Amino acid sequence: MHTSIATVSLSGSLTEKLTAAARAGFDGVEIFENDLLASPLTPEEIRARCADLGLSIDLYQPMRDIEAVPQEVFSRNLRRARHKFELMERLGADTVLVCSSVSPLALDDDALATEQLAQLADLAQESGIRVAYEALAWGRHVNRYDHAWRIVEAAGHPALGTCLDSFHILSRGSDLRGIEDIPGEKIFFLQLADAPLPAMDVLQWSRHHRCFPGQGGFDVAGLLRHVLAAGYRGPLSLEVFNDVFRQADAGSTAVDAHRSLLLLQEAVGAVQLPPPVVPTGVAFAELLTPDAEPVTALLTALGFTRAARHRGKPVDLWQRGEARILVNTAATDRRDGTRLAAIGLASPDPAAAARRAEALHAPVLPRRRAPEDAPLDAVAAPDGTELFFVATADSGESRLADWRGDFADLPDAPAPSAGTRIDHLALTQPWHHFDEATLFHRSVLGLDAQDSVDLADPYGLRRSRAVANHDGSVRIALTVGAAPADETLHAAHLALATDDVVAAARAFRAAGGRLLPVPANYYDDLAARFTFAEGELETYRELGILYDQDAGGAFRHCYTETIGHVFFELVQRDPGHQGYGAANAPVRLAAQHTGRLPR
Ligand SMILES: O=C(O)c1ccc(O)c(O)c1
Ligand SMILES: [Mg+2]
Repeated sequence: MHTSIATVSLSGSLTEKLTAAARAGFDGVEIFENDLLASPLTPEEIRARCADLGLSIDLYQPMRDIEAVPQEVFSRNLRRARHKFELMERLGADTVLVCSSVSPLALDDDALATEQLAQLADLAQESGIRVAYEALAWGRHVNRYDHAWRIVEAAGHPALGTCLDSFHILSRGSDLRGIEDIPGEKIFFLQLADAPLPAMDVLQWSRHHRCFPGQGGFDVAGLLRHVLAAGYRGPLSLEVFNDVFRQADAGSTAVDAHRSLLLLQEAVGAVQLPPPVVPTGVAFAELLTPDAEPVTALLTALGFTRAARHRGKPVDLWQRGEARILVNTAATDRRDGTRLAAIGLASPDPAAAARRAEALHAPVLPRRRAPEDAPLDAVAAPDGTELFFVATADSGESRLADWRGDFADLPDAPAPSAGTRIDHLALTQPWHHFDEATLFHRSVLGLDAQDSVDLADPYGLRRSRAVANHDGSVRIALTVGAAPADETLHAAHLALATDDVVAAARAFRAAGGRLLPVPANYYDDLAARFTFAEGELETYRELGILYDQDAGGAFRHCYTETIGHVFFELVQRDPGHQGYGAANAPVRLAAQHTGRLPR
């Protein structure tokens, strides 16, 4: 289908917006009036620019407060409209959006609205222009799509149709079945946006919190099915007012936007993408470091042993049970510090997983990083983390050129001590990538998302959302926060599963590891909230173990010190517990700050 995006959805100058939209693969744009007013380009130049970029101008928007007003006001409105229609002829745009009036002068009089919109349509028709009338959710008298349609229908004018906007319709909780009563050719335009569900004043909600379909809580695909069933064959256009996207890089927002439209079309059966291949485990996590010593000391204290060495690169494989960590010492700039650079996801069909990722605009990384390496399918996540899709035992013979073959076992390696695997990975996203990151992990990797939670950090609020596969063998917590200079805020962490966190914490300490100290006040509060066995709480207090529980059981966890941008967590998760210790995050974050700041 023809895809389009409103310039209001992207940041930057009009030129930047158009370029980003075209590069991301959109076919057309809606030009938002303010973007044109603020542009140094003439309408003719904008038209030429769009043509050069292969973009059609699908809509000029918005015209406001036109209809159901006293006659003298309407005369002035028609004068204004005449100017706009001339402008649209210069632009080469043939559809104009008229929002339902919010003016205090507007009268609650459908007959008057009908008559004035018909007059406007007469004038538009002289310039070959069509008028698409849209009910704003906060319109003074017309604020539901079926009401706007009744007015359009009554006018019976060939140049007057309606514009449906998923935000206005879904935010009002309208009955969607009525959409199919509108003849498809009278739906002149369709604007798509999603939004998070906790409702607020609808105007603030619309102007600041819209997001791309799939990123919020609306059933935009359900709405689209009704619109298509009505016979609509026009563009699918994203109109997203969002404070974050207005500041973010237009190029990546446009790619994210286009991905969301691909997914929406997939959901309604309008395009076929390679299906998701859900990962079945975390094969490895790769740390990139300019200084291996503190990293290997930490891994050793955590019970890992160096099991193998890469045949051609400075990369060691450290292993404990099922947890495998690659330590790559190729980083040269010490100021960059240690960071989590890559994740190996066990995949039943790595090539198919990479094909889906590529179809959804994930940058595909070279299959061989060096001539002697086994070919691996890999893509970059929005935050730059490299995701490797690696074969598992069930991937079939042809795929057994496994990453593990690039590593030579160390002859004197002690047998890896049993008993751990990666419980979850926690990745910190750049502030403007949060919605994009969750949609990416859900749609590209086929993971399910939990609700997002807010975490209070002493220096700002963070938002976190976990994605996981069905059996919880892949769990990734995505977090974003305000970003003061403290690098703890950008740290990723690796949580290791244990069935006895007390024993694991003691062993770590006995091996010289340092656990994050937790304030006494926290344990006084735990005592008030939960009942513990004799001595249990004292043990937690001594070791810095945090505790949470939900209907599925308990979650006990503690943290190591941070090295560069990475730290570890030891986790004892009851089988039914689905959380990640969010309730304890404020205490943990404060303790991490305390550890770095002068007291
Ligand atoms: O918030 C607004 O003013 C506004 C303008 C144009 C639209 O299409 C819309 O949905 C909202
Ligand atoms: Mg709209």
